[in-house]
Amino acid sequence: MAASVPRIDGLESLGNPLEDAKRAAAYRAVDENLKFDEHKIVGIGSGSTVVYVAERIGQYLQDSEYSDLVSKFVCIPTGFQSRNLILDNKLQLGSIEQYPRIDIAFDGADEVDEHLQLIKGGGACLFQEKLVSTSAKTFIIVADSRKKSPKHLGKNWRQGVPIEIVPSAYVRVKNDLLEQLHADKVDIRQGGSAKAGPVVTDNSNFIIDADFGEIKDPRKLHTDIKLLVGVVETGLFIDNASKAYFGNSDGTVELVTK
Ligand SMILES: O=C[C@H](O)[C@H](O)[C@H](O)COP(=O)(O)O
Repeated sequence: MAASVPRIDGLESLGNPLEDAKRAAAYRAVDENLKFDEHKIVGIGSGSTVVYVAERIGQYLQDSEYSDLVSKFVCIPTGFQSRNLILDNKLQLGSIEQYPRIDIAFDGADEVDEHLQLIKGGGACLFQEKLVSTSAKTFIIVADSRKKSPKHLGKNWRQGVPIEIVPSAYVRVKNDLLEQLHADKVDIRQGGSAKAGPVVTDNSNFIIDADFGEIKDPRKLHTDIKLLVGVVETGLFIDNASKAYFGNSDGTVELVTK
């Protein structure tokens, strides 16, 4: 362990059990999977848990033993927030256009099933996340334990499958989800008090949240949704993650592998 990198078992609480859980998962995932002399292109996801991934990599950057290696990393963002995570931790920023082949990517998830299939997109970043995660040789999930479904997707995450769509197609996609795919409920994600009208993604699209209840065959559902005219991408990440780290508020972490 690098001298200046804080030991996980010695971390002071952040005063918030959920944040402690997220940090524990993220720190352990970085420590156990980032190969400093092998990896160079690193995908950084979006959301509140992956914040601690960027923070942990930044700690290695500040350590004299690892600084030279980590300063050579190129970090690929998955949206505006992710881009700023990379910059805030003084890591080198790259683009997916420059580095289409990624060594390892870390990201959060909204729900993870027993086969490591995922629902992502709770923060409306699913498109660039899937572009990065599927461009990576290794994709690691970091989450607090609430995200682990006992079995199927849709069990705990009840906000629906996030779907990125072309704005002009929102009525058509909504109708097709209800009439062809028999979604129970379909909503255009609204900005609420933060923004009058729909949420607009980093790619200038809309997000639809479609509730299908418990999802027994996420691969088929993903395929069926993708075939609809106007759909850009779904928040169903199929056969993509190889490991998932679930953090608990006491600092323990459960690792689930494919
Ligand atoms: O669109 C957002 C992403 O899919 C996030 O990775 C996901 O929503 C999990 O976010 P958090 O780590 O904040 O729970």
